[in-house]
Amino acid sequence: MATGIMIDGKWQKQSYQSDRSGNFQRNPTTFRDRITADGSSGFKAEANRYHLYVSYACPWAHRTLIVRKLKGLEDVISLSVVHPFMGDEGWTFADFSGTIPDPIHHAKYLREIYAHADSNYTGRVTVPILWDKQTNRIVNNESREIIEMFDQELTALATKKITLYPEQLKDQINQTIDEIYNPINNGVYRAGFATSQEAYNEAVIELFENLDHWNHILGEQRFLCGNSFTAADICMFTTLLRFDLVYYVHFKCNLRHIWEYENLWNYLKEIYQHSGIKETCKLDHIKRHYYQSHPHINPSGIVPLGPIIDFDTPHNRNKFNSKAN
Ligand SMILES: N[C@@H](CCC(=O)N[C@@H](CS)C(=O)NCC(=O)O)C(=O)O
Repeated sequence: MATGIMIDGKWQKQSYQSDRSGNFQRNPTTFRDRITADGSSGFKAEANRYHLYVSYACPWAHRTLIVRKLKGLEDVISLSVVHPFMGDEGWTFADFSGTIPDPIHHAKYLREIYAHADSNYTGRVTVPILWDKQTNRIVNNESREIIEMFDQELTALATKKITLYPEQLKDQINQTIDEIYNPINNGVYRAGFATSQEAYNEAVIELFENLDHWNHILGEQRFLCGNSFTAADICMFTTLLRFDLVYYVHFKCNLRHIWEYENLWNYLKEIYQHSGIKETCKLDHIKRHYYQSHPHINPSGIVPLGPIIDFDTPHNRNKFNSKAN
């Protein structure tokens, strides 16, 4: 099985973990500091101080790319993009269309960033990473926290006035992000990386029960938290975008396509077509990453040519009101 993990600052080849019943185990992230507008956390919101490392393939990193774009933070937070293939060396900065090398450490492998932050680092080498160029540390590597701080703490530097956490919806947004995490965002991985029939069945059944539920909700309102587009929609979007392209086949999430769900499909297209979002969606990186980086699931590494899918066809969501944030 490909990929690896850092143990005491040293790279060791190791596969993803499952428990004795075959359930996929996702490790908690370890860098959990926070940029604040006033700098009270030691990480003040300042232009040109922070650098974001992402993969276009990764749904978690994709959240941070979308918020950076929608807030107009591209000139404030600099960016590096890894190669879509993740093999025995983990993520790398090898050349591929759309990749952006590391201007800070000139790293060949993403794991070098973790080693620079902590020479004894033990844990997975994941994207996204938010790096502080001033203190030479990782601020945070948890997408949910990065998007929240981009939205809430970098407002003074943002060139676009949108907010993804409107004050009156904050609790509902956080609750929704919690609610979709295990069955949907992580649910596709629980299905794909299950190593027993029982674990797979449980994940897939729960996943589709939850998709059915949100499809129903989206028959009554435009977005997950009502008629405002929020961070919760971004968290749902990055999973839905990858669903028919990858999860349906590669992770065996095949009870139904998203395009067979009237409301989820139109909702997905609306967000894809939202100004600025399409540019963050690199379908070639997504397909290449998943189909080639998990040889235990797809030993030939063949990337399917299909599906033939067009996220640009008109959606029907204008039947609902929407509220600008
Ligand atoms: N909790 C993290 C998860 C990040 C994550 O798992 N990223 C994956 C890519 S989709 C990764 O880099 N995996 C590499 C590995 O686990 O070795 C977040 O939301 O930021």
